[in-house]
Amino acid sequence: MSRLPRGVYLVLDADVCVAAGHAPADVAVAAVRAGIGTVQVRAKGAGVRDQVALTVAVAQALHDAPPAVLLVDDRVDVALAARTRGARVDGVHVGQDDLEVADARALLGPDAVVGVTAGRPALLRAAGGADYVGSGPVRLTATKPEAGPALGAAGVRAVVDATTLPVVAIGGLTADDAPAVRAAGAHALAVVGAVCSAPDPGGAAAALVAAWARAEAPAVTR
Ligand SMILES: Cc1ncc(COP(=O)(O)OP(=O)(O)O)c(N)n1
Ligand SMILES: Cc1nc(C(=O)O)sc1CCOP(=O)(O)O
Ligand SMILES: [Mg+2]
Repeated sequence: MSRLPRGVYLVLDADVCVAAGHAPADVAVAAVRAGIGTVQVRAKGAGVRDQVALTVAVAQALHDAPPAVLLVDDRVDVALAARTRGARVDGVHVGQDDLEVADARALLGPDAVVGVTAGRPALLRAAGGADYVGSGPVRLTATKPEAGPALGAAGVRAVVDATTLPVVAIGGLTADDAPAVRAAGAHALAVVGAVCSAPDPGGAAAALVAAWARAEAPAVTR
């Protein structure tokens, strides 16, 4: 049983939220109330102290919301510092230039959720011990212009076929992609812009959750 919820996964990018006029903690709460099961705090433009404060604020805001897995992008130290301040932080998502999965788990404990980016099968060696794999970009995306090449649904399938770990598809995805991403075998569909940039993040999250559920139904009844 995976420690990562199936379905829609929000990468809560603080810069994207603020650019759209939203407070990140409000977006997190709206998304989780709409049925999103995982929230990853991503704040590339913030210093480390602000990242800790943001993570604590998101964890506190989610306290009375339905249960959701809360992760931090890149920074094990931020996750640990937020925990030290009493925040419930479940784990981290590490990239190829961050701490290795085993080191992250050693620091966060055996129950931590640790995800890793492995956009092509050759990178999966670094994923040993992780709870899930982030696919690399399904499409090129303005949210992370440096991410590429685009994998398409076939590339997601190649990652799925090359690992026993759950695969989280990411990069340029919207509710319209739920059927293809599900058909490729992804465990979850991750978004930044589709929720953080939406005029109504809660409504956008609900539409993604509904699209995932509709896409999943045929696989269940087959
Ligand atoms: C679910 C998920 N998949 C991939 C990534 C990308 O992580 P990373 O390679 O660390 O790149 P940055 O997000 O740090 O730019 C992710 N964050 N989440
Ligand atoms: C954070 C991130 N990681 C990616 C990867 O391919 O590793 S793509 C990406 C950004 C996804 O944002 P949007 O949903 O707005 O396209
Ligand atoms: Mg990262």
